[in-house]
Amino acid sequence: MSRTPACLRQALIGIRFFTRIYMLMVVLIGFMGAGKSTVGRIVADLLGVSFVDTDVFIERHEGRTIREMFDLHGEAYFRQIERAAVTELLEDRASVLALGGGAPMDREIRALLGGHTVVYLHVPYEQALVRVHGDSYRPLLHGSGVRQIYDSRMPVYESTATIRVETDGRRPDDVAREVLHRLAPTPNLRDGSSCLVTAVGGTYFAHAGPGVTARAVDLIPNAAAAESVVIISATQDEQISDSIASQLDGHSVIRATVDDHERSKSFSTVARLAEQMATQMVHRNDLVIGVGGEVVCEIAGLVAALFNRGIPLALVPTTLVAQADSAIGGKNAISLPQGRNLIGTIYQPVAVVADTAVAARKDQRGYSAGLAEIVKHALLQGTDAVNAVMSLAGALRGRDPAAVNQAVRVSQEFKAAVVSRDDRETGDRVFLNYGHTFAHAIEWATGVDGSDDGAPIAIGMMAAAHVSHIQGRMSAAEVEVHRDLLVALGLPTSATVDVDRLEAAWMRDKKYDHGVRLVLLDRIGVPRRGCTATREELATALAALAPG
Ligand SMILES: Nc1ncnc2c1ncn2[C@@H]1O[C@H](COP(=O)(O)OP(=O)(O)O)[C@@H](O)[C@H]1O
Ligand SMILES: O=C(O)C1=C[C@@H](OP(=O)(O)O)[C@@H](O)[C@H](O)C1
Ligand SMILES: [Mg+2]
Repeated sequence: MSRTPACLRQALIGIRFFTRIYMLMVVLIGFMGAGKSTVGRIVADLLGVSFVDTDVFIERHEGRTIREMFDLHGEAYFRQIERAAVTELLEDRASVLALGGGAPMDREIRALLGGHTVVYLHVPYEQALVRVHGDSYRPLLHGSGVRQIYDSRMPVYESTATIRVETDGRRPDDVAREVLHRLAPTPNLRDGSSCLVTAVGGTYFAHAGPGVTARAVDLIPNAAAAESVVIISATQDEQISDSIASQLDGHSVIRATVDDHERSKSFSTVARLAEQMATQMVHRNDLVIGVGGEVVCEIAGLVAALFNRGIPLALVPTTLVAQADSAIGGKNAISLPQGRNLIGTIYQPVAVVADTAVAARKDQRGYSAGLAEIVKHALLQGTDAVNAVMSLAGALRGRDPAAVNQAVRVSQEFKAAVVSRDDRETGDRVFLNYGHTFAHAIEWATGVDGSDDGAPIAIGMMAAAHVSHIQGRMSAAEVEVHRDLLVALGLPTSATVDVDRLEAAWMRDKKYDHGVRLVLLDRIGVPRRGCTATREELATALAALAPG
């Protein structure tokens, strides 16, 4: 293929993606109290674009409140001003625009909305009244006939909107996320799938499927806009990087390799990569693509987060653990002699492209660690998810590509949902530490490197299961469910761990806070965070964990 058509094709794909996801104008309509102003702000935050509320714009412009305008000059006067304001704002192409509830009733405004994405937030009448009850700023609420106004507007909202979202009984952030889901065009991947991650730090797709490497660059929205593309590749995955580099016709491609091993997580690796990028004059609009397992994806993430105070990052995870888990959610870190992962950020990528056929290869690393995380996600989700993994267990042990693809997709969906709710780990994301607090201590005590080997997490989850049972949270049968699933996947379920060693390791943990806090299960699918355990409970659990 000649240079120009390839560039053009990329540019077109990039522009289409940009206009449809990032640069499009999203207009919110609906009755008073539907949440246009509240949800609109969240949608804009999630997309990282600007937000304008026409009512606020009008009040600032006029130097008085809407209530005053109604009182002094009447509704007709306000509508005239509103029409002019909406016209101006639609021309400005502010990214997310919340209209006042009455604006779509104006024929001229409706005509201007044609061609835009118009989201109708539906709220039942009674619910709207509850939400805006007693509000003195909404003059129409204080006259009679609010119900008639509501009834007459419903069909207009319906026919003007391109998307309708129900808000009854839902939190504004949940409504905002649905809006994003409905806006995003999901690419058509043969045998693959894409899930949307809507973290506060960025909205992006995680794509998974066999052979998606061949389309990697098409699936990275920022690729077209980048002049230089830095590919930071695991030494072991250079073939994949070659394939990606070959798709970057017309870009200046800078290649660097990193060993996909814990010891690479150092300041010196970051410095080497950053200096190479600085020498090659990489700019803010360029792109870093990380290709590799967990370690390389984290290093690429940290370098992208720090270089020029942050440049776009795409991840092409190549191992099962990175695909099913770590590449989604933006965590990155390097380690210090004093402890692992002590220096890092949460920096979301613009895309994750997981070629599941690569992770399934017989010689590919990070496989058992990936199985352990897949088990963890299932245990956190519930019995149906556990049964689904169980039914794939034989095929997964044999690295059957279809089973790997299926498991990665399900795991990504779950991880994406958790991260979308809580990307800063102040809430539900903490649950993803299930088994990990034990695992880190076990790794420290035994010297096993869990980034490649699922054993520490598997044993860690068994330890957490025993503690959960000892504390009366979980039944003995549920501990056996843990064991059966891990055994079916060829993962270990017992180990000899000394309680003193365990506690010594925890003292060094960055999450240590006057005693260790554990994630335990009240039931499979019902995690609990911030749990404590007495030394006696731990000793009993470790005795149950011992072999034989
Ligand atoms: N989904 C929701 N559930 C409950 N209360 C909501 C919801 N969305 C918005 N609210 C609340 O309702 C009130 C009106 O919201 P607002 O965003 O101003 O609506 P609008 O701009 O559509 O009139 C606010 O107090 C807001 O916090
Ligand atoms: O429904 C309406 O006619 C109005 C709704 C208000 O905005 P919200 O829908 O944001 O409350 C505001 O524009 C004005 O009070 C008139
Ligand atoms: Mg409003």
